[in-house]
Amino acid sequence: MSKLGIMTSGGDAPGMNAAINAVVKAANYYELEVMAIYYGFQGLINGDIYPITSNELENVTDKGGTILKTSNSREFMAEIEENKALDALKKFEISALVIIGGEGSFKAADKLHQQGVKVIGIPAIVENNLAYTEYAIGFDTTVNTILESIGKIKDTSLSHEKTTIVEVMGRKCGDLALYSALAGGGEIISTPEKKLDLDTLCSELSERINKGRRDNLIIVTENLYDLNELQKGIEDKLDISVRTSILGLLQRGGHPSAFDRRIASRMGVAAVELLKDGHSGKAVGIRENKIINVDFSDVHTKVSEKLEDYRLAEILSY
Ligand SMILES: Nc1ncnc2c1ncn2[C@@H]1O[C@H](COP(=O)(O)OP(=O)(O)OP(=O)(O)O)[C@@H](O)[C@H]1O
Ligand SMILES: O=P(O)(O)OC[C@H]1O[C@](O)(CO)[C@@H](O)[C@@H]1O
Ligand SMILES: [Mg+2]
Repeated sequence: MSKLGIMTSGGDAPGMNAAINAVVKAANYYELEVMAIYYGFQGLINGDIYPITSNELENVTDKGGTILKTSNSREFMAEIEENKALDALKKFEISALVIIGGEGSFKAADKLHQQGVKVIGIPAIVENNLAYTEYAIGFDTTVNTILESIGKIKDTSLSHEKTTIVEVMGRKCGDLALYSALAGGGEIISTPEKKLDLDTLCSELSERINKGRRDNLIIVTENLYDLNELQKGIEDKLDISVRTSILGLLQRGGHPSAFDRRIASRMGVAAVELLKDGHSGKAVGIRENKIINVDFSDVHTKVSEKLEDYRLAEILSY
């Protein structure tokens, strides 16, 4: 292994910088030079590649976003781009890569691995949609950001005794909504794993209202509903006033939590050590507080996990 390349790819997530910090420092510790590949796979193909040392890492671990920039290319890595990527790796004498990103990034990483490049992936994605790891970097910070926002929304909605719908990120994974509710952020949740139709949602809500509960905050995962229709549907059915807040991109920014920084550091060092020991084609993760790794072919987005957590959320909504 001569030089190690590092990139962040896909959606940014708080804690990516802490992972970059750990990878560069671990590589330097094992006497490897590191080349920073800017803008993810796009930068690899374009040759946007420069040396990086610990000097460029002062004070980065507490910063949100990624100092290496990132990109979501709609194009899957076609053969022609794969060849350009391989040429760039050769030109910059990079013989091993650490890729920090989500499922799509790992698919692209696997293609390079199949071509003989040594590659290890580190999971960083706010919606926590990867089944093989309990946590991806960024998720914990985002749950904290959602809780802080919900706390503020509750101050005002409780004062007016209004019901509020809060939409959080997640695409096809409801973990952000579920964990926020479990941490006391919301009373009713609707997620891709457990989507409530309008009638069920209204009956849960009216049950609460009839019990005299006024803290009625509904957390929904993005893309599940037309929010205007949902709001109007509840207002018409229950004859109450409802407000809607979409938390949007603020969920992806901000200082990473101690938890995210710590798992990022642990995963970063593990990634370098796996490469050093000759491994490739693997994604690191965390299970039961132990750093694990799986083959890229075993990385899948998850469906219907955490049934016990949904049961807890139901109890807490009582
Ligand atoms: N099946 C695939 N084969 C090859 N390359 C892929 C594949 N899927 C995605 N990629 C490439 O990987 C990069 C990142 O993928 P994507 O934009 O989906 O981000 P991600 O890592 O899944 O994170 P997120 O979706 O959360 O933003 C893109 O540049 C894309 O071209
Ligand atoms: O508009 P962009 O930059 O693709 O980001 C929005 C999307 O990215 C995600 O946050 C994932 O990072 C999704 O949950 C969200 O829909
Ligand atoms: Mg993706």
